[in-house]
This record gives sequence, C-alpha cells and structure tokens, in this order.
Amino acid sequence: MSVAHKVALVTGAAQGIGRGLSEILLKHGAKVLLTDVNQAAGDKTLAELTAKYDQSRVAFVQCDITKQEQLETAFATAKSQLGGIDIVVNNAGIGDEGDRWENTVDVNLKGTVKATKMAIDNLRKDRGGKGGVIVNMASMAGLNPNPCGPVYCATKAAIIMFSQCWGMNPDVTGNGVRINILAPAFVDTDLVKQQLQKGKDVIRPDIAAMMVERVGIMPVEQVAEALLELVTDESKHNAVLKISASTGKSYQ
Ligand SMILES: NC(=O)C1=CN([C@@H]2O[C@H](COP(=O)(O)OP(=O)(O)OC[C@H]3O[C@@H](n4cnc5c(N)ncnc54)[C@H](O)[C@@H]3O)[C@@H](O)[C@H]2O)C=CC1
Ligand SMILES: CCCCCC(=O)/C=C/[C@H]1C=CC(=O)[C@@H]1CCCCCCC(=O)O
Repeated sequence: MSVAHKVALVTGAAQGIGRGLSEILLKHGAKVLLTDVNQAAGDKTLAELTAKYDQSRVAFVQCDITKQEQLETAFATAKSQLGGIDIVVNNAGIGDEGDRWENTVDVNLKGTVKATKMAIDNLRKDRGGKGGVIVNMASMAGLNPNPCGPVYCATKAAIIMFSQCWGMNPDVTGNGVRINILAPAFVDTDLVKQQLQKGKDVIRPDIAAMMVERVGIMPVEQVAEALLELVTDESKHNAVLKISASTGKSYQ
C-alpha cells in the first residue's frame, strides 16, 4: 500500500520518534495529523514541517492520549481537516518509574488502549471506515527483561499482547484493519538522553549504560524506515518488528 494521499494520525508527534515517523510519512506523500500533549512543542514542529511540506498536508492538534474526549477531537479533526483516516500510529509513551510509576501505566498502557480502540472503530469498514493500518509502539524492553525500568517494560509487554489479541479478532481483520507492532531498542531521543544523564527514572543507571554500550543507539530515521515497512507491506499483519543498532531488523 502506498502512503501517498493517505491520512495518518500520529500520537506523541511533537518530538523524537513520533516526529520522525510523521516526517517519513510526509516525505512519501501522506497527509499527517500530528498530535501531542505538549502544545508548544507541537506548534513548533508544525511550523518546521509546514516550511518543508505542503501546509495542506500537515496539521497539529493538542491531544493527551489519556483523555478520551481529546482523542475524539483528534480523530474528528483528521477527518474534517485532512479528509479521513487510513493510518494510526500510537507512539506516545513515557518512562516514569519510582513514585510516578502510575503515570507510565496511564499513558503507555491505558492511553494506548484508548487510542487503539478508537482507531479500530474509525477504520472498520462496517462502522463507516475505509480500513487501514494501526501501528502500536512497543519496545525491545517489552520483550527482553532488564532490571532498569520494570513498570516501563511491563507496559510495553502489555502493548504487544493487547495489539496481537485485537489482531486476531475477525471483526478487525474482516473489516480491512491491519495491526502491527514496532519494538525498537535504544533510539537517540530525549527519553533516553534524560534518563541516562540524570538517572531520573532508571533504577540501575549503571546497567542501563552498559546495555546502551552493548546494544548501541539508533537515529530516529532508522526507526521511521521500519514504520514505513509495517505500513506499506500489506502482508504484515499482527507482526512485531524488532529493530536495534547492533542486530538490525527482525520479525517475531
Ligand atoms: N527512545 C527509545 O529508545 C525508545 C522509545 N520507544 C518508545 O517510542 C515512543 C516515543 O519515544 P521517544 O520519542 O523516545 O520519546 P520523547 O520523550 O522524545 O517523545 C515522546 C513524545 O510523546 C509525548 N507524550 C507524552 N505523554 C503524552 C500523552 N499523555 N499524550 C500524548 N503525547 C504524549 C511527549 O510530549 C513527546 O512529544 C514511546 O512510546 C517510547 O516508549 C520505544 C523503544 C525505544
Ligand atoms: C528499559 C531499559 C531502561 C534503560 C534506560 C533508558 O535509557 C531507557 C531507554 C528506553 C527508552 C525507551 C525504550 O524503550 C528504551 C529501552 C530500550 C531497551 C532495549 C533493550 C535491548 C535488548 O534487550 O536487547
């Protein structure tokens, strides 16, 4: 499936991986609704992307994925402003541990569940949609245990299982909806930089640093290419695409 002229909604799109995913979709001719909880960062990213791409193809709406009504507004905006929805990338995520661990469950798990259910409802052909593809952002940390971020890892493991369960549902597959999962190892974004620099949320920063040393760290663009594969290759359904600087891409 070509992404040209398709409409994508990306969560957590103001910076980091979400911004990179949005940009590769724009480069290949899609229309993109950037969504993010951070209004100021979203406005800045929108201004930068509209300077490079046709401004009728990109828009931003503030959306906290933990808030059902803000998700509803975002999906409605994609339809009214960009003409429909074909691709949903549930990328937004955080890594709080310690006293703030419940934020990580709220955003990574509950927020992704809310957004996935809404995406399925909007894409299903029997509910007025055109079919399409959902990609949920997990992590290698949801597949391989480590002692650094137990709540983060648990939420990412849950995203994989939740997504694959929906992907086995004939009401989803029978109505033109594909669901795939992206599971990167370390990517060069603020999430990793902040955690490693301040040791803020990492329970054993020494071990985290050793893991980064062993596994390496990827540029955002490498993850964006992997997303494009999951979106465009129609044979990919219920796939988990693992990607790491040291071992490259593999499906599980
Ligand atoms: N950086 C890495 O090494 C890896 C990151 N990931 C995942 O990729 C995704 C993106 O991470 P990064 O770009 O690295 O992080 P980042 O911190 O650079 O960007 C995350 C974006 O999500 C937004 N966000 C946070 N909470 C939100 C909410 N409640 N609603 C909407 N937007 C919200 C932030 O404002 C920010 O713009 C996350 O799900 C993360 O868990 C997965 C594997 C590796
Ligand atoms: C969960 C590991 C914590 C390490 C600290 C850190 O910097 C966090 C990085 C995470 C940010 C988002 C992620 O998904 C990153 C973890 C990636 C783990 C890679 C594991 C690689 C492997 O086991 O092969």
